[in-house]
Amino acid sequence: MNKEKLTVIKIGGNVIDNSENLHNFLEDFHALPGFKILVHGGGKVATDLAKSLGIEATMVEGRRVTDIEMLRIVTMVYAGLINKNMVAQLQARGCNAIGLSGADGNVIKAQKRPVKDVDYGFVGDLHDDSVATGTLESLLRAGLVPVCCAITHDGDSQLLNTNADTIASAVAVAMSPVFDTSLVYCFEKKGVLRDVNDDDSVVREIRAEEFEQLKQDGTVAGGMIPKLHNAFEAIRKGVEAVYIGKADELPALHAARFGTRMAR
Ligand SMILES: Nc1ncnc2c1ncn2[C@@H]1O[C@H](COP(=O)(O)OP(=O)(O)O)[C@@H](O)[C@H]1O
Ligand SMILES: CC(=O)N[C@@H](CCC(=O)OP(=O)(O)O)C(=O)O
Repeated sequence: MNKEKLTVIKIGGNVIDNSENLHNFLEDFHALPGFKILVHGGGKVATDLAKSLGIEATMVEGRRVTDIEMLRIVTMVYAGLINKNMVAQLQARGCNAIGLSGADGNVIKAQKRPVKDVDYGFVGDLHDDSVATGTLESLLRAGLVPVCCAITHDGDSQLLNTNADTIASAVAVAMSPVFDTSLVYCFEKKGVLRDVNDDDSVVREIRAEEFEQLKQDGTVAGGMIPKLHNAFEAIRKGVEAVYIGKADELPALHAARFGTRMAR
C-alpha cells in the first residue's frame, strides 16, 4: 500500500531574523499540500539577544556551547519568542499550528552530550528512539501542524539545546515508517554552493561519498557541515528525499525542482 506523504521542513535562523522573509516563508508553508511538520532554529536571534545582555556566544563545529545562562536565553528565544510568534502567524493564515518543545507531549527526548574534547554544557544528543512518532502522527491526523523548536528534554526535568537541523533529520527519520517522508532544509542561500559568494553556483546533487571531499577542500564549511551530515543521516535511515535550498523557493523545493538534492 502506498504511504501518505509528509514533508518535514526546517527553517534557519537567518530567515527567521528578517520579518519580511519569515512572513513570505510562512505564506508558502501554509499553502503546501499534505501533511507537514515545521522545525525551526533561531540561532541568530539567540546570539543577538545574548550579546545585548553582555554574553558572547561560542560555537564549536556548528554547535552552541550552552551553559546555564545560555540555556535560559535559548529556551526563551526558541521555545518562547520565536515558536509562539510563528504559531500565531500560521494561525492567522488558518493553519492550525501547535508549538512544541521536546518536553511537550514528550515528543523529543535527548541525552546531555558527554564531555569529551569540548564541554558543550546543556546540549542534547538524539538517539533512534528520541522522537515520539505516534504522538506526532496523532497530532497530524487531528488536523494539527506541529511546529517544533530546538529545545529538547532529558525526561528528568532538564531542558537541553539541540541543533535544529538535527531535530529535523531525526523527526523525518522517525516518521518514515509511517509516511512517505521528504525533508527540506530552507535557509538564505539557493542550495549548497560551489562558491559560497556566488548564488548561481548551486551543486544540484551530492552523493554521500562526495561530502568528505567537499569538506576537505573547504567547499562546505561552518553550519553547512552539520546540515549536510544530518541530511545524509536522514537519507541513510530511510527518508525518501532530502533537499537544501532557499526559503523563498519553498514551493519549487517541495516540487523537487530547485536547490541541492542528496543522492543515495
Ligand atoms: N558551500 C556552501 N554553500 C552554502 N552555504 C554554505 C556553504 N559553506 C558554508 N556555508 C554557510 O553555511 C550557512 C548555513 O548554515 P547555518 O547558518 O547553520 O544554517 P541555518 O541558517 O539553516 O541554521 C550559510 O549561511 C553559509 O554561510
Ligand atoms: C546545540 C545547538 O547548536 N543548538 C542550536 C539550536 C538553534 C538552531 O539550530 O538554530 P539555526 O537553525 O538558526 O542555526 C543553537 O543554539 O544555535
